[in-house]
Amino acid sequence: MKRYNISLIKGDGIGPEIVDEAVKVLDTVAGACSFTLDYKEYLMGGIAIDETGVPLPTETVEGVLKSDACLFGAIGGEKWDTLPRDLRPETGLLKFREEMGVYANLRPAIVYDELVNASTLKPEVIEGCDIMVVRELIGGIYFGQPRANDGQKAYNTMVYTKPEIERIGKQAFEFAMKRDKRVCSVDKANVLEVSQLWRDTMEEIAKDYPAVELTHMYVDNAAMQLVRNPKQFDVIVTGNIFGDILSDTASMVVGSIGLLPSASTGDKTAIYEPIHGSAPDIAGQGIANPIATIESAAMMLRYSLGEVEAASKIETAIRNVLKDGYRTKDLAAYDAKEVVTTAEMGDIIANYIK
Ligand SMILES: NC(=O)C1=CN([C@@H]2O[C@H](COP(=O)(O)OP(=O)(O)OC[C@H]3O[C@@H](n4cnc5c(N)ncnc54)[C@H](O)[C@@H]3O)[C@@H](O)[C@H]2O)C=CC1
Ligand SMILES: CC(C)CC(=O)C(=O)O
Ligand SMILES: [Mg+2]
Repeated sequence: MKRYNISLIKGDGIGPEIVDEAVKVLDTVAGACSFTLDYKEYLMGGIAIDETGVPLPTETVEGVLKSDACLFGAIGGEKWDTLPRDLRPETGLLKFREEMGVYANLRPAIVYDELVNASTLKPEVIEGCDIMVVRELIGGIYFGQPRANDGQKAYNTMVYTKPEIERIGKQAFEFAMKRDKRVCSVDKANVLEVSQLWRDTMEEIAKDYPAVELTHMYVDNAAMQLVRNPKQFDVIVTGNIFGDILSDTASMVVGSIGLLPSASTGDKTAIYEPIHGSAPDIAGQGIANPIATIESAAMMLRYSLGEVEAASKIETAIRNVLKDGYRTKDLAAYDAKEVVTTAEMGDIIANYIK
């Protein structure tokens, strides 16, 4: 029987609640598809600060690098917000992504037929919507030097080198080749030099993909177009900060941020994580939607472990659970037959797999 080593980082806030449900579903599907998952837990974020004094312990990076894939919950919370920047949970996460070399963050935003009434947008505007946001994850303004805040003056720097743009651009075009063959590159080239280089580089890459249509859009317009007519997009490729913002925007096309998964990939171990944060406002109440994390686990099975049948089983179970009207609180207003807790949602999805 095949065995895989999975590193788990539960993190803070709702992190442990949603990762526990994903593990429940993973174990069920592993049983159904005859493979075994061996888990090892690692600390990161606020809990790591509390227990070890740093947001990213060395053992976490070393352990994850040795594993076949990493499932990640979320980090952060008010308790750690006043710490110096280097000690904050978010700094640990950025350092983790950098150490793992996960330059491509793939954030699918797919509207489920079963949830077509869940969006604040009209059903006809979103029906069949299927967008892949390809977000650059280890460059741009979140990482650029110099950066500082002396209490009187603060600055950050947005930097992209051509090779960084080329590697994320190629990923986007490769995805587009397997989809509707349309790439929309989002930037702010009317203002930023870094976006001018981004745009020129995307044009150069496009020459190697004549079957793919490349368009460009300024990020302010892209945010507006996402909620006006999301179906115009197939693959969106963009930098770190723009992708962060646009993917949260896209979640409202789908219905809830609790539904959107992601894969953070590079040349080493990939990280699978919901796009949302630690949601401290709802932590510990059993109302978080675990579907984004369970979908992330399905992406892990598909992309890192090659367990495609198991991934499909999870995806089908989620659709059927939603079709049958089970909803966590975030989606309670949309065709709910029964409003369930985080743990009940995990149980129900697992039962639909059995
Ligand atoms: N990857 C990560 O670990 C991330 C961490 N963060 C951190 O998370 C903390 C909270 O940040 P926020 O800006 O509030 O963003 P957030 O994504 O945690 O929450 C935004 C809103 O969405 C809701 N929400 C999020 N996930 C949900 C789920 N699964 N089910 C139902 N509702 C859900 C929350 O209740 C909240 O009202 C901060 O410390 C932030 O730095 C933020 C984004 C990503
Ligand atoms: C918390 C940040 C470091 C990242 C973020 O918001 C994200 O990756 O979605
Ligand atoms: Mg974000």
